Order: sequence, then structure tokens, then C-alpha cells
Amino acid sequence: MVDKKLAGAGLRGQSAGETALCTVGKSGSGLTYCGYDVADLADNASFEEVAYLLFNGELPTKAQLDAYQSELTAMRDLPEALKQVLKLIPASAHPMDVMRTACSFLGNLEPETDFTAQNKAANRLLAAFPAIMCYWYRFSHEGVEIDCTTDEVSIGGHFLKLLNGKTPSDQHRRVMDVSLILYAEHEFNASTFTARVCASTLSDMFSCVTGAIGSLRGPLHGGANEAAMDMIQKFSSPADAKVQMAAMLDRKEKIMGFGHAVYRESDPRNVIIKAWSEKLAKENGDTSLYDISVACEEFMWDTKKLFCNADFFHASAYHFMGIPTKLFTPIFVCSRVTGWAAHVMEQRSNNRIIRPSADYTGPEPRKVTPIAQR
Ligand SMILES: CC(=O)SCCNC(=O)CCNC(=O)[C@H](O)C(C)(C)COP(=O)(O)OP(=O)(O)OC[C@H]1O[C@@H](n2cnc3c(N)ncnc32)[C@H](O)[C@@H]1OP(=O)(O)O
Ligand SMILES: O=C([O-])CC(=O)C(=O)O
Repeated sequence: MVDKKLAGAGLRGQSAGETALCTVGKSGSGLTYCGYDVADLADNASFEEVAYLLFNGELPTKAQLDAYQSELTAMRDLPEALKQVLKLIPASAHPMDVMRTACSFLGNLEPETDFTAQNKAANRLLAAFPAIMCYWYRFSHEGVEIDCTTDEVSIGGHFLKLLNGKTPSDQHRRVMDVSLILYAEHEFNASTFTARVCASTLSDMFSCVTGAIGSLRGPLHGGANEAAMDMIQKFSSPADAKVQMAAMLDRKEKIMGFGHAVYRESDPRNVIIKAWSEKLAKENGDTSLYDISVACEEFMWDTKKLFCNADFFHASAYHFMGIPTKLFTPIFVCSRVTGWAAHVMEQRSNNRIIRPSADYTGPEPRKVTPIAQR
């Protein structure tokens, strides 16, 4: 019998194509990238190794990784014209709109002229996104025009240094690295499917990624980490969290950061980022927000059998590292661009335009009544 939750609207439970990139809810802990368990990658690899894996199908050797990191580092700076555009975007804009506009604009300046340039386009976006986010944020919020290059080797460290203007701790660098690994790829989720649909028309990489950013922005998808933060900050204690969440459920509100379209009992990314959130809370000497988050997790499981997805403990973990809440979902972009681009490449390698059918529910065929008689 078909699981009710995996049937019905939203194409739930239906296969919409093939992929060699990822399994969700199948083997190992429930999430694999090119055959590697995400927990194994989070323990034993860097985000750049994962990006290389997604783009090439195999983990790099040390020499390949060094070359790849050098290539990415050289692509970090932003063109002057893009900086000018970023300066025009007001502080009141949502950073996801900034990411979408900047991605699209970079596609005007450095178009992917043909598909032989797809790796270059993907790597350019991967290298440039942290600077795009931080250049706009620091100019619009602090009036500072930052240098978009840093001496940080990792993308996570580079982002933290651009954001704070100082060298991050090893611990914060590592948490960012793990976070970027956890968010990198997730099969046919809404934003990746957007990218694949766009790719299936033989469109360019920048258009595919721009569309994907728009899909990730919503609170039912990547926007949930920001929404979860807004929610937990309103709770004054674990007991208050439970009272307020019960009221939210009575009002039939969705609790952001809980539930999943595919996983049924847990999201394997949660246990990993939750452990880092706890470590960071202790390091900060204030575990109250972590304790509130744990109370939310217990309450949702006890009352609704709903579990934390990848987004929930990312909220407190990022918060403990001093990252502004509105940048939470853009960080997801900095990571998921690897999965999106890998899927675009995969779609192109065996393409047929994605064009499903619809079940018609409208009126029976009828004749146009002349406008004067309607
Ligand atoms: C990285 C990511 O993108 S992970 C997802 C991030 N999104 C969120 O955290 C937003 C909150 N969660 C949700 O809205 C949903 O769980 C989704 C969008 C992730 C999945 O949606 P669906 O596949 O439709 O969920 P599912 O079929 O499991 O829902 C089962 C029931 O639980 C309810 N439910 C699911 N999640 C939640 C939630 N977070 N809060 C309250 N109720 C929920 C549904 O409304 C549904 O109730 P019903 O049977 O009375 O209609
Ligand atoms: O798979 C999904 O539907 C959403 C998700 O967890 C992700 O994109 O990481």
C-alpha cells in the first residue's frame, strides 16, 4: 500500500527522473552524495571536497583538491559593475532577493556562452556568492566597502571573515564547513527541480541557478531556517515554547523547521547540526536558546510525531556564531549552488524537456458569449 504521506498532490512520491548524485531516505543514515553517507562526509571531508565530488562524481586526491581550491580562490572577487548594482540595493531588501539579482546580473557580465563552460560558470557562482552576500550586507548595513578577497582557504572561513572583518576561530570555520556540507545536495527538492526544469529547456547555468534561488527563498523550503530563528527568539523559556507552540498548532499554523516531504521519522542532518549547536551554546556560556530549541523538538515529536529537519538547529547554530538571521537562507544558497549546478549538468547530459501533464478540472467545452450579452 502507498504511504498516504508519500502520495497525492505536489508530485509526492513520484519519480520525476534519474539521478546518480544523491539518495534521500534510502540507504545508510538516509542521505548519500554519490554513494557517500552525509555523516561520513561531515566527519571526514571538507565542503570543497564535496563540491568536487558533486561536479566530478569522485572525491579529489590531495593534488586535485589543492588545484581546485586555487581555482576557486582566484574566482572570488566581484566585477566592479556588480559591486555598483549591489550598492544600489537598499538595506531593507531581503538578502535572498539580493542573491537572485546578483546571480542574474553576473550572467549578463560573464554569460555561459556554451555548455563547455558549465564548470566554469558553476565554480564562479560557488566562489562569488559569499562576497555577493557580504559586500551588499556590509555596505547597506554598515556603510563599509569590503575587500572581496581573503586569505581564508575554505569557503566557510572566507564567508565568516568577509562578514566579520576578522579571522574566524577554528571551531567556527569547522561548523560552517559542516553546515555547507549538510546543505549541499538533496535530490529532487523544490529548488533543484526548478533548476532542472530550467536546464531541460537548454537554458544557461545562471538562469537555472537564479530560478532555484527563487524557489529556495520560500519558508516551506530554505526560508525555514530564518523563520525558525524568528520563532524561537519569541520564546522566553522551554515551558513558554511548549505553551506557544500548542497555541500555534491550535491555530493550524505550520511550525517552521519541522517535518519533511520525504523523510518520515528523522532528517539525518539534524543530529549533526544539533550537536554543533549544543557545543556552540556551551562555548558561548548561555544554553538558553539551545534548551528552548530542544523543548520545541520534544514537544513536536510528542504531540505531532513531527521531527526537526535540517533547518531547525541551523537557526541556533548560526545565531551562536553571530550570523545575522536574514543571512541564514543566503548561506544555504552558497552551499546548494553545488547541488543545483551538478543537477543542471546531469540533466544536460541526458536531456529531454521536462513537461508533465495536468488533470483538467475546469469547465466543459463552451462557446464565447458576445461581450454585450455577458
Ligand atoms: C531544507 C528544507 O527545505 S527542509 C523543509 C523546510 N520547511 C519547513 O520546515 C516548513 C515546515 N514544514 C512543512 O511545511 C512541511 O513539513 C513540508 C513542506 C516540509 C513538507 O510538506 P508535506 O510533504 O506536505 O508534509 P506531510 O505530508 O508530511 O504533512 C503531514 C501532515 O503534517 C502536517 N505538518 C507537516 N509539517 C508541519 C509543520 N511543520 N507544522 C505543523 N504541521 C505540519 C501537515 O499539515 C499535514 O497535516 P494534514 O495531514 O492534516 O494535512
Ligand atoms: O528535500 C526537500 O524537499 C527539502 C530539503 O530537505 C532540502 O532541499 O535540503
